[in-house]
Amino acid sequence: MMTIVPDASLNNGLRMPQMGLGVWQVPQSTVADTVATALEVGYRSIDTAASYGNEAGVGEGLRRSGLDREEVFLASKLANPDQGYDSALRAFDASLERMGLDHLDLYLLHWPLPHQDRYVSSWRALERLYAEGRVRAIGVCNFQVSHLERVLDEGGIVPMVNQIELHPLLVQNKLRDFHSRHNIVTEAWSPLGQGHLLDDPTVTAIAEGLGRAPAQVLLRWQIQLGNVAIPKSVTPERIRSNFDVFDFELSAEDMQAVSALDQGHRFGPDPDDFDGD
Ligand SMILES: NC(=O)C1=CN([C@@H]2O[C@H](COP(=O)(O)OP(=O)(O)OC[C@H]3O[C@@H](n4cnc5c(N)ncnc54)[C@H](OP(=O)(O)O)[C@@H]3O)[C@@H](O)[C@H]2O)C=CC1
Ligand SMILES: O=C1CO[C@H](CO)[C@@H](O)[C@@H]1O
Repeated sequence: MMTIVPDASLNNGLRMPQMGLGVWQVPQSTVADTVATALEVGYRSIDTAASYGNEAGVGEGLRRSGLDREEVFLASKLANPDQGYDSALRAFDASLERMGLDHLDLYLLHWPLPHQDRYVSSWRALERLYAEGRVRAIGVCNFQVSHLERVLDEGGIVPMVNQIELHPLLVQNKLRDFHSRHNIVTEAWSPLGQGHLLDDPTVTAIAEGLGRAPAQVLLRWQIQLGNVAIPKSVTPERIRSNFDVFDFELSAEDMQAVSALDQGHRFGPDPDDFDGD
């Protein structure tokens, strides 16, 4: 039976599935298989990036699935060295060419790199791509409130999505409040804490009580918060099980207990400092 995945409504009316597959660290040589497996299971959203080095394989996975292009929500990201107006436009063309596509559903600015101060000019390039109809939605990743405020002040379009590190050790209440006020969808990267949260005692106790896997509890928590989540796995059984979170609910107490794990702890870089590729 086909699973109905809830979706998030973007500020331009486009709808984006609340669950997608992330493919960071999935090798180009195998990513087509991984994507095809996910699409067979029922995923309809894939998150890649130019810097992941696997865009070509993602496009290949879509073609191998036999699904129509319009059935799948495909996102990629502008690599850090390509920030700047003209270079961002060229980088977008190169991503499309590698993927063998004529448009993307979502194009994201990968990091703010505040010390390089090119994110506003890069954002203007994304606005142009959107205006030209080459991408159906545009957004950012790893933006803090200060970076979003600058784009809201100096840009012409409110980002539709901010993709940020978000899991129970980093609940991001302040950013999520800001997103709600400005109609920006919150997309959670590393929703499983890169695998580190799967043996957390609070999570495993809730999972045991519900007869579910710890990863399913972590993902269900994201769905009930209203976030988009993009867990990564190359393991077919995990890809399947991570998607099987739409037929149960966490109680208000369980939601509260998971949210109370917040320690402001990051597994990835701090966006205010990160200056790398
Ligand atoms: N915008 C940004 O800056 C960033 C974006 N991202 C995006 O977010 C996605 C997800 O984040 P990521 O950092 O990959 O980490 P995740 O939190 O998704 O964790 C992935 C890890 O968990 C393991 N895993 C997955 N499912 C299960 C399961 N059911 N049981 C046990 N282990 C499991 C995977 O192993 P295995 O694959 O071996 O099954 C892998 O080691 C990325 O792939 C990428 O698309 C990530 C980081 C930064
Ligand atoms: O998407 C990504 C995966 O993680 C990397 C390292 O933490 C990041 O650089 C990158 O943004």
